[in-house]
Amino acid sequence: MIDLPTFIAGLPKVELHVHHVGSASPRIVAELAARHEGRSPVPADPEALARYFEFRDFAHFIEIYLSVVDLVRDDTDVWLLTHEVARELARQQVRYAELTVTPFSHVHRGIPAPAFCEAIEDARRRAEADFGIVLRWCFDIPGEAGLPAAEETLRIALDQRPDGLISFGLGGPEIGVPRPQFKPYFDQARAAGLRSVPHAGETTGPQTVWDALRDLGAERIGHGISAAQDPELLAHLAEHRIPLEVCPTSNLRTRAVPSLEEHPLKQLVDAGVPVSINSDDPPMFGTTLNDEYAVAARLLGLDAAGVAELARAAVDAAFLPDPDKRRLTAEIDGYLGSAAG
Ligand SMILES: O=c1[nH]cnc2c1ncn2[C@@H]1O[C@H](CO)[C@@H](O)[C@H]1O
Repeated sequence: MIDLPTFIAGLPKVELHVHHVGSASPRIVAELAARHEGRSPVPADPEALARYFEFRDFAHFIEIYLSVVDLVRDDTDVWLLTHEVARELARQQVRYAELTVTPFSHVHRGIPAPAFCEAIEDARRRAEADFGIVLRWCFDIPGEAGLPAAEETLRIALDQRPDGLISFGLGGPEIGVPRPQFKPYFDQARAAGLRSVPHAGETTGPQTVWDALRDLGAERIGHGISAAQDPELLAHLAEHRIPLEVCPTSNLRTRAVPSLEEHPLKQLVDAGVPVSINSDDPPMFGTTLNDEYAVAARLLGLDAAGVAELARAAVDAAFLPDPDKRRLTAEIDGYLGSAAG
């Protein structure tokens, strides 16, 4: 039997919670920063960049995140970033990823919506041909920009309707950004066939998760870790099979949890809540999806078979047609069988 990190590295996986700009590799950040030298606080040097990505708290994280968003100036930047993100995911044996993209931020900074959507779509198709990875989009509202951003995100989603778009989300801060105000936008997105995947319960308590379920029709929850504080909510999530997209190192690095040992992942799993393991903004948090699987294995005390079960749970939680889910699950089972044999 191979060791666990090697097993994880070769395990076919799906990634359901990873942000587009937040996945920019140090090389891409450096390339963009160098192109816009002197006009950005983002350092091009990898060591300085690692220090730049040390976050005091969640608000500081969002501030830094937006400074990296500022580096994305045109559709060529968008294409490069997207293609590179897909390359890195495919390298980790990710077969399918739902990438959270924030069109409002880019359109607001001067990239026209059609050009933005063409760039991500072209990169998606090229990545599928080049690396064999399937990408889908979640368009999220950046919560800090409020209802005008909700309106614009919905308009872009419905007017452009890129082929890869499958879901509608809500990111950014939760404090001062109550979920219920976004109900009309989620209603319209859902009526148009998009799935509902808001962030909730990352930096605020369980009530935000209830709001996301009741008002936004959430079918999965981004993070949702504060559900661990509410037994009734845990029972509800378990009973209705509503998955939480858990990103342990992200929670540590934004200081949503004080230490990995205090992360509620095990409580969530023990309560029967479906969870997927995800990387969120991997280079910003100094992690990878493979590392997150290793962290989860440690927190849950899993062997290879247990880790394969996590990978299957993510497939289950994906917005994929059943035949695709069966195929991916069979691939995971086959890999486990051959690795164990
Ligand atoms: O962990 C996270 N929680 C919430 N939003 C995030 C996270 N990582 C990246 N974003 C991104 O922050 C931007 C500002 O709202 C959005 O683009 C959102 O996608």
